[in-house]
Amino acid sequence: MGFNFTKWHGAGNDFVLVNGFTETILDFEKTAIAVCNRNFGIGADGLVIISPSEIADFKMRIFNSDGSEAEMCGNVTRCVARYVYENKLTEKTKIELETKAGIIRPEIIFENGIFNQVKVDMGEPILSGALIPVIGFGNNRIINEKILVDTIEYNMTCVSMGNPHCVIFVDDMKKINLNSIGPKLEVHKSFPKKINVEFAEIKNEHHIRMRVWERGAGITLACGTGSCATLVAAVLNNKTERKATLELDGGNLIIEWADNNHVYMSGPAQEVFHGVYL
Ligand SMILES: N[C@@H](CCC[C@H](N)C(=O)O)C(=O)O
Repeated sequence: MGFNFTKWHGAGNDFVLVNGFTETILDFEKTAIAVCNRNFGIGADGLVIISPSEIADFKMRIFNSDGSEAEMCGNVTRCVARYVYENKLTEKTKIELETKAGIIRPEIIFENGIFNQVKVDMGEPILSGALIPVIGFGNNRIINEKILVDTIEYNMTCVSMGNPHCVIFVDDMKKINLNSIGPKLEVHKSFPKKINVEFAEIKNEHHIRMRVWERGAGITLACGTGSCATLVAAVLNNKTERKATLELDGGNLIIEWADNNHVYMSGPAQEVFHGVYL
């Protein structure tokens, strides 16, 4: 059975959004694999279904391009906020979204009455090894700890933003073969739920260059939760201030780890086209 969709991206991280108030999808996993395919489908990093919630304004579920369901997706929260507002599903500009990682709060920011960006309260980072989860660290934080892949040793800092991230700081991003190391780290035995992998190069205390290998999606042009995890990791390693620009392959995000322990992410959200998936 077909359904209406809209295609969105946030800094090049692209999604098929489906309005679950009006459209029906029976098998999310299979549908995600089919629609995300860039040759035989619509082409996207993930499929997102927006539906009613009993505890927030809307509920959103996110499926990676391999069909796996993620707890959270930062770039999608910005797209969903703009989508529900512009399609008049709400009049609110401060929206509560129910996700598998809890309630996330995006706010649409206008400049002279015109959409400018979305700022999202991404909640508090989770730093306990057992909760991220990473095997072998109990409830301790995982800051600059060694991990071995093939015969190469990396130093990782792990953070959950509702979904798990492993951040590795490098001196020169150009020397990192993400296609080769990303998939090995994603399924490393230390990570029982697999992991999203970020390589980060510090440009200065307010600027981080980051590239990502996403769990269930591979290389994407941007990752919102990954950017938040990277900023938190940079602060924990005394590498940056608590607010910085994250320079990604698809654009920039501004991330702040505020004094209230919440992480805030600001960035773009853009509709590209809409149509009917047959
Ligand atoms: N691109 C996203 C994260 C999507 C989910 C991730 N691949 C996972 O499985 O955790 C973002 O912007 O945060």
